[in-house]
Amino acid sequence: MVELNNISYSIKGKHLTNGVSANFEKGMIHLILGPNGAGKSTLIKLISGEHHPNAGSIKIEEQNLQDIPLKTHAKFRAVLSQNLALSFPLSVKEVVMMGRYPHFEGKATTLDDEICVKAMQLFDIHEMQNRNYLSLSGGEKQRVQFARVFAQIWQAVPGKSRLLLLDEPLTFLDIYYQYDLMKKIRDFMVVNADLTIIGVVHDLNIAAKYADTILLMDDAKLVKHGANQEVLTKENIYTVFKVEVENRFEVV
Ligand SMILES: Nc1ncnc2c1ncn2[C@@H]1O[C@H](COP(=O)(O)OP(=O)(O)OP(=O)(O)O)[C@@H](O)[C@H]1O
Repeated sequence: MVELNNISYSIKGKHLTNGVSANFEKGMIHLILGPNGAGKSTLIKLISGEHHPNAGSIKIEEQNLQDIPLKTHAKFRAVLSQNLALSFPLSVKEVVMMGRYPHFEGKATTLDDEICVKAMQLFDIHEMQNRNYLSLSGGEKQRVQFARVFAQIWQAVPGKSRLLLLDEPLTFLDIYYQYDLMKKIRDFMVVNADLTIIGVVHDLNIAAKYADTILLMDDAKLVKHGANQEVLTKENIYTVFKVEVENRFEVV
């Protein structure tokens, strides 16, 4: 689905991404782990097209990312970035509706409304749909942003597979919602098999439980990419995080 071929990205001579190659298969959750400053968010920004690699290529379903028109891309690719800030007072429903903008011209259709309602119900924010987004707590805002990106990729797009990019989506959530959200993502994928998810997380337990593959990054490079149990070994964790763990992380 997504193919990175030896991509590098640097600013003022500093490598933020250095020679990264990886394939992300469709229908799977791929989670990126690594210490602060390893280049995880940069990788997400390269895959989303926000940054352009200085070297190497990125292909989405065998098409060069740079050849995909932005408007087409937005119909099948949604991004939940770290920055959830909005400076004007929109209601929760209006924020979720932003996810539908690539799908309609001028006025939202009944279908767009229905999809927003379903997405708000999925993330337990339906009851607060008329609230001012700016008045919400950090965790509530994060659930609204989940509803927005899911509204964007709610339906299959003919001839395209859907892609969801999540950059530290769990930061503001309590432990209940962290697991709840990951379970909802998994359940959604069971009935939406064309979807691929690539996300950045910091919690090794969450990665062990929900990732199909894990990318371990350090110092702008990809250290390891593979099935979660292959990657989350004591040795790999020590190499990258300099932290001793007792055993490999088990899926429970
Ligand atoms: N615009 C920029 N100019 C210079 N350096 C940058 C710029 N953007 C990011 N960096 C640096 O690139 C490195 C990688 O940043 P990135 O945000 O990708 O890391 P990360 O792995 O997502 O880190 P974290 O876990 O802390 O969010 C960091 O050292 C960061 O300071």
